[in-house]
Amino acid sequence: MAPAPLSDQLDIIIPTIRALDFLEQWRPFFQPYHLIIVQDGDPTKTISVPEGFDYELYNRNDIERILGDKAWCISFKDSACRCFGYMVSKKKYVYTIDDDCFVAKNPSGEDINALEQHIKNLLTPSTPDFFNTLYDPYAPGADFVRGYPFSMREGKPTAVSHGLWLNIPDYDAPTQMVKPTERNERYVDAVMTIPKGTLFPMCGMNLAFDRDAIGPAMYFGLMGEGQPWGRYDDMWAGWCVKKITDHLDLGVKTGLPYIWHSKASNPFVNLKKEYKGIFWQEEIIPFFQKLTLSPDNKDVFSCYLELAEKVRSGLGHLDPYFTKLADGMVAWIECWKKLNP
Ligand SMILES: O=c1ccn([C@@H]2O[C@H](COP(=O)(O)OP(=O)(O)O[C@H]3O[C@@H](CO)[C@H](O)[C@H]3O)[C@@H](O)[C@H]2O)c(=O)[nH]1
Ligand SMILES: [Mn+2]
Repeated sequence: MAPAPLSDQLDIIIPTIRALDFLEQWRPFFQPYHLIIVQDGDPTKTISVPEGFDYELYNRNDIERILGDKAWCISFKDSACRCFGYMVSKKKYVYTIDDDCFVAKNPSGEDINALEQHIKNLLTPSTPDFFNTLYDPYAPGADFVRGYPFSMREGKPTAVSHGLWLNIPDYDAPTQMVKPTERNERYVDAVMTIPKGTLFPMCGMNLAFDRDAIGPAMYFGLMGEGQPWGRYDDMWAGWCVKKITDHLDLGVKTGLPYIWHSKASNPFVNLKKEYKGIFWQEEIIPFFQKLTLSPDNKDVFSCYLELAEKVRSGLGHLDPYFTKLADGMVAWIECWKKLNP
């Protein structure tokens, strides 16, 4: 059997406080890949990994041991802990998925190999500078439409592939509360590049990225225990990532592949985690929109450190938390460099 694409260049990273039985359904697609499991919560709990998978498992004790006095920059009791896996991976690509996400079926009833679609998304260019109205021009059966400048058809390298979810949509708590039974049944057969200059709400549930190109910007922030907000881990990373991919002339795609999101988390618990973010983001988004990165910064590390200082000076007035978050961003880069000399 031919090896799965990129099986030696991609790690699958799973944050978990539950069980990993969901891997059984993914076995045909995931077995050739190395898994990095980030066990959150009580490190004395044993998480069993189904037979036949090649994996590393890290719990909180491991994070403390490996990062020492900087371990505080990795969240505890929040799915944001997954970013520790990005740091310890040694591969060029990363795919991260939640443990309540299963294999979805396309309209023809076939199982969707989400990983394969993400890899296609990452290995084909993006079109951030000029929108192609027929969606992904590199997809089979599609192309650039009339009027698309030929000088721009080479596109730009893709740094992020943002997949979507059937069944339980990734709604915030207020939306979930007013629409508790809403399910996403719409399969939209499209992959689009998010235009340059536009931010987006990045969900960490079904996400792949070029770790060399943008990994150091994929810090999921300070969330969970002891922190004033949660469920903004992936959002924070997405805002930082999009500013940097725009600056470095890289692309971000969203759309296919779909996974089947099986479990709706508790909207009341979620509201307690999210509520500060719901009003903070009305100030944070304009902050990111207005922000420009220095042309002197031409790599992800220098861009991210510039962002950290701009967060410190531009958001510190909102809440002292943002000063701590800026420190966390710096500590994250120091840890990344230490683990990836
Ligand atoms: O304290 C925790 C809670 C959860 N996890 C693991 O993280 C993922 C997501 O958890 P869950 O499916 O319960 O939460 P959702 O609301 O569906 O997740 C979405 O909201 C974002 C929260 O930031 C998340 O990125 C989205 O996927 C599961 O694998 C849990 O096991 C954890 O590690 N620690
Ligand atoms: Mn979930």
